[in-house]
Amino acid sequence: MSNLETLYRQVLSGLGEDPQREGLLDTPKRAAKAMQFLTSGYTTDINEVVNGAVFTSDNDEMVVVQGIEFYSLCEHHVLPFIGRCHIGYLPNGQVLGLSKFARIVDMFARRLQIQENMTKQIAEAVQEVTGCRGVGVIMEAQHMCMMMRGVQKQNSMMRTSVMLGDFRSNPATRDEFMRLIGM
Ligand SMILES: Nc1nc2c(ncn2[C@@H]2O[C@H](COP(=O)(O)OP(=O)(O)OP(=O)(O)O)[C@@H](O)[C@H]2O)c(=O)[nH]1
Ligand SMILES: [Zn+2]
Repeated sequence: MSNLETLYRQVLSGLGEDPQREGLLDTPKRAAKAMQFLTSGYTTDINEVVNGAVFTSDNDEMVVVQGIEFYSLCEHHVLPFIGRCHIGYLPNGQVLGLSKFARIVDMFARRLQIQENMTKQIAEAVQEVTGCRGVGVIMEAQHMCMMMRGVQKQNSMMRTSVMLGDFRSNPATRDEFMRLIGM
């Protein structure tokens, strides 16, 4: 039995449950496996994620990948927050394989996070692997810790943004990004 499995058995007991009852016998194992998947971003290597899929291109116009869904866990309550991520960047001689944007998002979402930090980490990763002239990341999410418990607000949405390089220094670039993602 893994350490995490043992701890989940203790959590079940702590909740007043009987870890020996039939329906819960395999629950510590399942929960440990699920949580290991949901935090697998800690052991994900950015070079493996990108897998060399950075291609030479003389297209230096803005590229936008919109609506990448993500599932993360808030670091305060270990409850899910779920939403979408929009990424734009200005290539500087190299473009990144399309699917790699989603892989980068997952790499940072599959950790204990706060939305602000995750947004910044994604922007910095795109900047680093592409050497681009600028990058913008916008994330919008609903936090279960605000819906299922606590203030129990069902309709609020948190939107965070990070703009680097030209996206930060040039309002026209930022405006073009916003227009392209329909904001
Ligand atoms: N800024 C930010 N806050 C978050 C995020 N996820 C959760 N939180 C907030 O973290 C805060 C933790 O506040 P505490 O007062 O320490 O915890 P709490 O008593 O459980 O707070 P309530 O949720 O207000 O009941 C709450 O306001 C949460 O809404 C996030 O991604 N970003
Ligand atoms: Zn929370």
